[in-house]
Amino acid sequence: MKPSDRIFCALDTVETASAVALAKKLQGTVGGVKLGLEFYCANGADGFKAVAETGMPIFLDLKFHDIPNTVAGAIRAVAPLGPKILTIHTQGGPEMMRRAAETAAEEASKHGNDKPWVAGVTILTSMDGDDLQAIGVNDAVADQVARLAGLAHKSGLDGMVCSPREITLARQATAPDFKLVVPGIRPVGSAAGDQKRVMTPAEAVTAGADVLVIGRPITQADDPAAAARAIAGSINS
Ligand SMILES: O=C(O)c1cc(=O)[nH]c(=O)n1[C@@H]1O[C@H](COP(=O)(O)O)[C@@H](O)[C@H]1O
Repeated sequence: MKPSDRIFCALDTVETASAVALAKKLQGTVGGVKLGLEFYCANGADGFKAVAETGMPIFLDLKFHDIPNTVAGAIRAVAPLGPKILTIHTQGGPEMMRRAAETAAEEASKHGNDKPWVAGVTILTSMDGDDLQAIGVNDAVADQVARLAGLAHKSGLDGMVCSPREITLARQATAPDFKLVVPGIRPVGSAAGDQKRVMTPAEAVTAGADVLVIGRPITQADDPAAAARAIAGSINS
């Protein structure tokens, strides 16, 4: 796999036109784009379709977290769009994850699409040990991520979302072909912003990340395509 194919650029905007323009600019420099809550709440399925028309593979990051029946319904609703990756929260528990995985597989075959990877979000990269304590989780971040990783794998998910700091333990808790989707990526010298558990692109790939989710270091650059190319180059070297 080429280093650039591992990069999914997070298009965190409410404007369809700027998402489409950026997706076009990034053609050939990244493996795909990510549309998340901000974009989907503003533009819905029509916004997704407009970006999909650029030909870019799309990671639809809506982080579903609800009872199993509701999550299955949400997956049925977005499946016809044909996303490459979908996210749910692992903290919804094993039954919710099982239903999500089964529903994604059933719906993909019904619509003639490739089955999306259903990836479980573990502990958000914006959280640290103090944040976990604040919500009543006394385990260390690493222990909690390892627990949720094992559960996600046993529940039939295709992969998980974790910070680069937990790639090694996530791999140990799952399997060699379990997809590790990794945000919290910061090229040398770029601002961490609200991300607390970060690594550089090269460090994350060396540790075993399958997909790097990178937003602001690309989207806020004067030349986003050049920034994406530089990131891919840093992975290569
Ligand atoms: O699921 C995600 O993609 C995600 C999970 C997580 O724990 N942390 C995280 O930052 N993300 C997403 O990854 C992207 C990171 O963007 P930047 O911080 O701008 O690189 C954002 O779109 C987040 O929604």
